[in-house]
Amino acid sequence: MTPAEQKKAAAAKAAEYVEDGMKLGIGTGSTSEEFVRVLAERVKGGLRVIGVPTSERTAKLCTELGVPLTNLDDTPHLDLTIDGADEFDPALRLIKGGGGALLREKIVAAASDRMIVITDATKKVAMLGAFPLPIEVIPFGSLATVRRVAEVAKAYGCEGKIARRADSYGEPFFTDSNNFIFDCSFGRIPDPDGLARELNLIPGVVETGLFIGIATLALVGTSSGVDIIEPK
Ligand SMILES: O=C(CO)[C@H](O)[C@H](O)COP(=O)(O)O
Repeated sequence: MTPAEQKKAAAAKAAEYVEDGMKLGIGTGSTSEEFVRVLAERVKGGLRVIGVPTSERTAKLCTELGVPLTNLDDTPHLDLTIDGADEFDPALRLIKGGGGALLREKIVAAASDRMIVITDATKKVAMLGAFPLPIEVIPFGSLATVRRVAEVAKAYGCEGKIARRADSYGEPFFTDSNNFIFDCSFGRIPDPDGLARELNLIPGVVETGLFIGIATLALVGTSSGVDIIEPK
């Protein structure tokens, strides 16, 4: 299977974990979009679920396809979140935010009893960091914030280019919460737990794309099927 087919297979498998009456967190990205398509088919067939989308983009797709939506103010406790990832390691620590939705994704996953990650096989790594770590930062004083990010990262063995994300016109990318994203090309992150903890203490850092202790299962499309991976 190609990576695109692997994403589809993982998304289809994830739909098997959805039960009637569930309150769902619904992720962002191409794999999550595949999940929304499968979910919408099941909703057409009579499945009753309600979803909290993790981005405006996901909300739009759900609405177009007829997946009923709510929000965390009305529905603060969710049964299950299904979302993609940019990388995961054997402990199911994740890098997320390649699609720019890491803040809402983390809030929604944290409000859920379980989070199932759906990916293709290319996302599996022994050590996080080959994918640039996205960090969501308040625009005010962002360069000062990022200077501090670089100092903290260095103390955790992480060095590399830190670049503000741009949109397709070369203009600054703004998240759904009107913040910047800085992508940190560290190459390797030897201590994701420590790095995440310390980065979150920096004033101006809203969230990082490190998801630690949040994912409970990964469904990973491979060349021959879907692997079901529990955290080690
Ligand atoms: O974190 C994310 C968006 O913020 C996505 O889950 C991540 O980028 C994976 O995307 P895709 O499913 O397109 O590979």
